[in-house]
Amino acid sequence: MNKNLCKSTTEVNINISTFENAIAWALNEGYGIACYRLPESACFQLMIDISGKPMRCQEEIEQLPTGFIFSPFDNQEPRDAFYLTAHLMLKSGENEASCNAEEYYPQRDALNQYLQNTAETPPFRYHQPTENSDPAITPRAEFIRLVNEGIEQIENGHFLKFVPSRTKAVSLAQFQLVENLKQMATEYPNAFVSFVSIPDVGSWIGATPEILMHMDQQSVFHTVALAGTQPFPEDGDLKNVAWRQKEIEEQALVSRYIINILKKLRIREFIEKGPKTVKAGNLIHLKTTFEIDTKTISFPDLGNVMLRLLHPTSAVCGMPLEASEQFLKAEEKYDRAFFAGYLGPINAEGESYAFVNLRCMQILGDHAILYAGAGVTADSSPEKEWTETELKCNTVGKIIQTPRESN
Ligand SMILES: C=C(O[C@@H]1C=C(C(=O)O)C=C[C@H]1O)C(=O)O
Repeated sequence: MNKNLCKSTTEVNINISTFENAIAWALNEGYGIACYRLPESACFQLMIDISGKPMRCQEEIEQLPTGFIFSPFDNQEPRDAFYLTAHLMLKSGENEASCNAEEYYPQRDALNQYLQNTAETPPFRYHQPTENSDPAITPRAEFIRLVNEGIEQIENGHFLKFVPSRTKAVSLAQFQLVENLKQMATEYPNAFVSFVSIPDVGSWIGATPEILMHMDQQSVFHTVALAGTQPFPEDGDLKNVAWRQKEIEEQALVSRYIINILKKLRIREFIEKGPKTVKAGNLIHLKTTFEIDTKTISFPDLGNVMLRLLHPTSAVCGMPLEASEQFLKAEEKYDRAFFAGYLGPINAEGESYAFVNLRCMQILGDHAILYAGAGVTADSSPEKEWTETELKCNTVGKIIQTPRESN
């Protein structure tokens, strides 16, 4: 693919009707798919797994064929995550799909014929989970109770921080999958924008600001500590932003969590930068970046090891991990499913990524569920945390509920 086409300074490059037709074809055939746009890129990729089954990661990520990892929140091992192999691929700017082996020529040819001959996209048949996973919708009072109860636990010394979350139901009346993906990519240039649909597992769309694991083309490992939230300032100037002690501590706990893991692995050669204020759509966060050259320290499978040890970080669960996780499991009153799990392309163009599945939505029949959480420490105000989750829900909620001019 022409790399210049994908520079984020160019307009987001996606042929809407080609992607719509390819996605409709794959879903109607019963195939699993992932359609995504990496941060700072203007290009989308579509991966299609033609096995038609929800497959798990069979290998360590370093050994996997090109594909896409999709892990629920409740997961101990990268091997338990779902994995889509990229049997067929379609990229922005191209009107024909390619395949990863000769044996998939028939499916590739069928898709390309479909792309040539289909004028009007049929409705999408989004894959749905086999188990009833319509989660309970969190009332405001219930979330506030949860925050107050957790603060009490913090005061009693059970943990230092926890990250309660909630759900919100929204209508899909204005939803236009590919159009909305394009809008998210345009409005949130730093986000990882994705749509994943796996038979019997479900369909999720999101625009997350948080990298959990990135192994780049030079085998340098990257992760981040992202926490602390404020609305994006009205004057748009990030230099004047002030953070309260509460957010500074909340984010420092996430950095500490990462450093503790590096210590356990006896890794001393890492580059830490930040914290610095970063924009994530309608919000801003504090972010520290960590970089490790895995060649220098002779640790080629660090990506897999870190994925296992990092998830769930204290940006989405709490600190210390076990006590806060137990509390959330007992008190949160719904299944997070894939919210705050991780997802991303693996061994694609020499790189692997796993992003934390935040600012996301599950598509269920004619409605959808938004998910959002907020870090709570001893100094948190329950009402403010609720407002924060509303703002986080808006990242995707605003885009999928805005009528388009042509509607
Ligand atoms: C939990 C979420 O976001 C996380 C929590 C944050 C916070 O507590 O301030 C900020 C960024 C993310 O690490 C979410 O978006 O749902």
